[in-house]
Amino acid sequence: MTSSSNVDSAFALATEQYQSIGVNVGAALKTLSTIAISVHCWQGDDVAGFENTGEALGSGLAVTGNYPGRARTVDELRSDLEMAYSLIPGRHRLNLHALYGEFDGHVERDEIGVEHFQGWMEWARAQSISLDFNPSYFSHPKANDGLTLAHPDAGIRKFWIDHGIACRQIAAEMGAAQGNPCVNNTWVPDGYKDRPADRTTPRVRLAESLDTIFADPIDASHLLEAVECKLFGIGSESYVVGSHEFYMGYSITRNKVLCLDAGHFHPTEVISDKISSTLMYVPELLLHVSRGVRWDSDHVVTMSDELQAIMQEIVRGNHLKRVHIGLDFFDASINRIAAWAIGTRNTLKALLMALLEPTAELKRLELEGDLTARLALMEEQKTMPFGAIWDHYCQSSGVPVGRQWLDAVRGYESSVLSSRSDAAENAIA
Ligand SMILES: C[C@H](O)[C@H](O)[C@@H](O)C(=O)CO
Ligand SMILES: [Mn+2]
Repeated sequence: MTSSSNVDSAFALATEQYQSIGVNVGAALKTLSTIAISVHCWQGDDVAGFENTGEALGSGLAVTGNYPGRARTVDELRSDLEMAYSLIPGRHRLNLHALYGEFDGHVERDEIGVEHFQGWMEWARAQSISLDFNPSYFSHPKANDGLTLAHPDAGIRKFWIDHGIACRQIAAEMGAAQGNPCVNNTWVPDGYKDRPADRTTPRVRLAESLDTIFADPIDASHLLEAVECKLFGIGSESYVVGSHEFYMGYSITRNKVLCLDAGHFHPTEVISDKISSTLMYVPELLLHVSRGVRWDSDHVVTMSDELQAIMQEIVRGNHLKRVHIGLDFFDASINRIAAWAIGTRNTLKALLMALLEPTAELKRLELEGDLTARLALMEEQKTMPFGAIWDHYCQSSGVPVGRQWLDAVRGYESSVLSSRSDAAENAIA
């Protein structure tokens, strides 16, 4: 185990080394401490939510694995989230989906209101965290044919439009209550498994439905509205109504936040390269930091080249104020709290690495045409003592240093998760 004084000594040496290449470690850490990652609630319970309708997860979303200890109630999910936040340095946000409301009996999606989220709002206030929100256009009988806001049936479309309007109001009230905008992200699964005869009309219907949802102006200090595109899904392999081009155009013409999910493009296509170009035309971006393995598989975020590239782009472009960083992965094959800790800590580590770059020098070398030095310094950067700065950040933030967080997860697993009935059943089986 790393002692606290070892962390301090390593930090002092590392700070000197960064100073020698012109990097101000104090300034990097100060910036990092202001970044709130929007941690997604749905990793904790395999995207089940609390409607208790028995409806299976659908619309192309799939969670695999049966690791014991899934959160089954609001209280369990909050307890697990508190545990996860205690392992992550900094103050972060919670991203809630509409199906995670506290419903006393059956409440239809088009009838949900802020009253169903009061408990979350009180909990968030007590935890000093802010909330983001998402309408849920899946896991519902009216979404089972793969169409919602683009549905040819006006009645079904109206149902989902009313859900969108209800969620917008809820998100705006969350934003007003917390004193900063709630980011409300719209993703709809709409598409076709096989080649459509008409690619145009569903897109016209989707745009009209979205325009109806967004018709009433709402104070941007309470609500930021994002729209999320996708290339394909399970069951919508041939056609997704809300494609990248669709939402790119929609967000530019309607002044909306564009959401880029790292798993929603061709396997070799990266969102890191989309940040600078999209920000030329849309006001802000929401990122769903995720990791697709061969498809949009929503694996836990690891310290991949692409994760580092995403954070480098945000920092090098000076885009921190215009990019909202959210997470979107769900893995039920490992401890779910560990999944949150690994993915969120990695996202922050990648951000810190980017903040510790000698960005101005790299840009100057590029401008001068010294591409040899640019590559040489970028590569040297990879072996700078970044870990010592990260450990210091964890220690000074009062969260476990290095691998120690895993002991805390194991302790919580034996004292809390193992007594959940599905865990106990698994243990007997
Ligand atoms: C549950 C999320 O809203 C969902 O993952 C969505 O953001 C998405 O990425 C769908 O593929
Ligand atoms: Mn997503």
